[in-house]
Amino acid sequence: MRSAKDFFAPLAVGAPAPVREVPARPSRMIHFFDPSNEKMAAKIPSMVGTVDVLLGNLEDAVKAENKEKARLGLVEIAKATDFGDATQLWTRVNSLDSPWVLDDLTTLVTEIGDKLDVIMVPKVQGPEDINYVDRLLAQLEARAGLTRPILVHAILETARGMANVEEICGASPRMQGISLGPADLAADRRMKTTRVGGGHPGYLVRQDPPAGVEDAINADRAVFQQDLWHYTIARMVDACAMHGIFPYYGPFGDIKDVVACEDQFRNAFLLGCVGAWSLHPAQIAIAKKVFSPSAADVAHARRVKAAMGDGTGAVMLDGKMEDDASLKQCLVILALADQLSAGDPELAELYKEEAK
Ligand SMILES: CC(C)(COP(=O)(O)OP(=O)(O)OC[C@H]1O[C@@H](n2cnc3c(N)ncnc32)[C@H](O)[C@@H]1OP(=O)(O)O)[C@@H](O)C(=O)NCCC(=O)NCCSC(=O)C[C@H](O)C(=O)O
Ligand SMILES: [Mg+2]
Repeated sequence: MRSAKDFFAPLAVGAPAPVREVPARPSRMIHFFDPSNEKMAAKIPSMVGTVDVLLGNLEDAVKAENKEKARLGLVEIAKATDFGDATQLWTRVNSLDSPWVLDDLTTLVTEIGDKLDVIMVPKVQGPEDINYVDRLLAQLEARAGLTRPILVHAILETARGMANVEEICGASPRMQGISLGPADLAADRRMKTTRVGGGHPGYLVRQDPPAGVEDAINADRAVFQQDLWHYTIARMVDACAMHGIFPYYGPFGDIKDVVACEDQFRNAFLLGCVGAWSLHPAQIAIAKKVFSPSAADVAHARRVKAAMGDGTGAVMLDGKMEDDASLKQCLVILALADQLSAGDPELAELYKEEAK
């Protein structure tokens, strides 16, 4: 562990100074694309401004024989594209034990380090993985003459990573956030699922047998499907909040089931996540809708704020008690609404309408 006095010192001579606060830029959807897929890559320039984050994926879902093509494809796209202020460029590099990651990091920082906002590192096991990437990035940034540090995002997808999540979040001032990687995490934990995120019909609770009914055990009883990811997301959110970084739900693999995708995203939003991955264009609008506070919530938050005056004491509003703590929740909603509407005139208009 680094001493507190050294925490914000650059890790290589000539590297940019680490950030002291992670910039809170909109990142409701981290949109994945495979830069080696020509059809997909051709669509990327037209997606600038329509998504918060475009992520050139080099890891899983890119065929082994296409790893180099994907890396070079991302360099080409980044060089040719102006991402503006509304869209960030991220990448997911290959895992740290893979034969590709060293070339991924070296090539990307050297060639397009000035365009890259965040590097997502998969299968992070502990703070030592972040420390390795941290030092290497500092060396590469210094050599490339970069003036702004590239941030790091870890994917939580091993049991050991889960056990170390608090230390991972606090391992470096570069840490921007953490995503849940439910598919790899399920495999590593030996969960008995075969899906990429989402729920499972077998993970449920059943209503008690009705009293006074013959064969009560086999009587019709309501079943309620439970959320497989509740513990993991809640723990990830706490670890991120404690360290001032951002939590994200990861992928929802059932592209056609837009309803369950929206439910999964909303659960994550309500628990504190700021965004999720979109794997297909169909998931972009879902993430945008879910991770932007509703107009009704914004209007309610404004009413509570107004009713609470100096912010102390308790008041009744619509039959409900509001106090300092409910006001603080409302301020979270309002801060997010302000941040998102600053770059989105449609959202600004929506929030304005409801305020009337
Ligand atoms: C899931 C897909 C393989 C589906 O692709 P496809 O069969 O081509 O879908 P469609 O025919 O419906 O596509 C319609 C058009 O849209 C384009 N398209 C599709 N996906 C994207 C995209 N992500 N970005 C931009 N454009 C996209 C198609 O090319 C079609 O174009 P056209 O024919 O001209 O109309 C595919 O969506 C896909 O590969 N998505 C990304 C998958 C991915 O990145 N997976 C990795 C992340 S999840 C993960 O790694 C697990 C995690 O780590 C964990 O452990 O949990
Ligand atoms: Mg994974």
